[in-house]
Amino acid sequence: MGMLQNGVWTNDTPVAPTDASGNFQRAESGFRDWLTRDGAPGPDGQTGVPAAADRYHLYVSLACPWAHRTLVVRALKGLEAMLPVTVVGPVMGAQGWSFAGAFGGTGDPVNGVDHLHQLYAMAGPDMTGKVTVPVLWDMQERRIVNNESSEIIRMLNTAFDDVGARPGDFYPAELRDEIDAVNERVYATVNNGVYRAGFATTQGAYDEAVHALFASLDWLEDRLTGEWLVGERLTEADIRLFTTLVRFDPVYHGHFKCNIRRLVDYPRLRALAERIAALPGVADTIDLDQIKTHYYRSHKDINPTGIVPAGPAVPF
Ligand SMILES: N[C@@H](CCC(=O)N[C@@H](CS)C(=O)NCC(=O)O)C(=O)O
Repeated sequence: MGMLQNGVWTNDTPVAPTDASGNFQRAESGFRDWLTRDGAPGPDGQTGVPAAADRYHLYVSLACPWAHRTLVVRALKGLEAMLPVTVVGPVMGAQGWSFAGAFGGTGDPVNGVDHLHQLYAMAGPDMTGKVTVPVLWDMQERRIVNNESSEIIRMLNTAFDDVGARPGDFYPAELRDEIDAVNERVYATVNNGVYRAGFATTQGAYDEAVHALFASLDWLEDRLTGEWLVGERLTEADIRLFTTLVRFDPVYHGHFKCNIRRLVDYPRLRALAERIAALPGVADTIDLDQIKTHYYRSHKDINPTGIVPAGPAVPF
């Protein structure tokens, strides 16, 4: 699969790079500026840009669990009108993510490019790196503000609060330590853990990932004695887990061989996923067709025929 090298698209890198032991290696996101209410720096001194209705645009894939986080927070904060979205087509081919073509690509009304890598090349003409969704795009300065979903959801949580966002704080100060701790384990073993199992190229790497994944799902099921993972209120810890849970039975269980148990075998986790899916606007962010089409048709190393399975029935 491809990446940009010195601003030029190349297509000779593997879909999922692994280390010498067959462990999947996820690359760091490259654009890390921060959207704030007034353009003040981000929480760790990142370059700030001011929130405004109609200035920013979100590029996503409906298939991607990382991009999906940003859509959920956008819906919960009521940002649909002030932060429009463009969706790439679900199949990642020789040109990576594309706007045009088969399977429902919608074109790119903002920059008129055909492929996401062209947007990255506009933003960083000499850039070397992966071309990923989500992308938070600044239409005024025609550049990428940030392409790291965990940071974009933090920005959307507060940045638009003075220009009409719906009230709601999914990263409250008093719960941050606990949210961070849950996020850390969930990211390593669940969100990224399913990829580590699915993209492993040795039995040992797969075994390690799949057992760590199910140990964490068991742990999450045990700690979910109330409605939410942290502090008896909906937080980003729930949202970050949700997008992996939605994809679990339709994709990760089969395609990524995460098949010790299914989501529906975890009553509390299943109920959590259904609870979040029932929140206003969230059901509209779930597109199971695009999810299944993306994974089963894009990863030819894992599924060479590209056949998309019919089932299973899922509760979303
Ligand atoms: N750390 C990034 C990861 C984003 C990511 O890996 N997105 C995938 C889609 S699910 C992607 O665009 N991959 C393209 C590629 O690897 O070439 C984030 O959370 O935003």
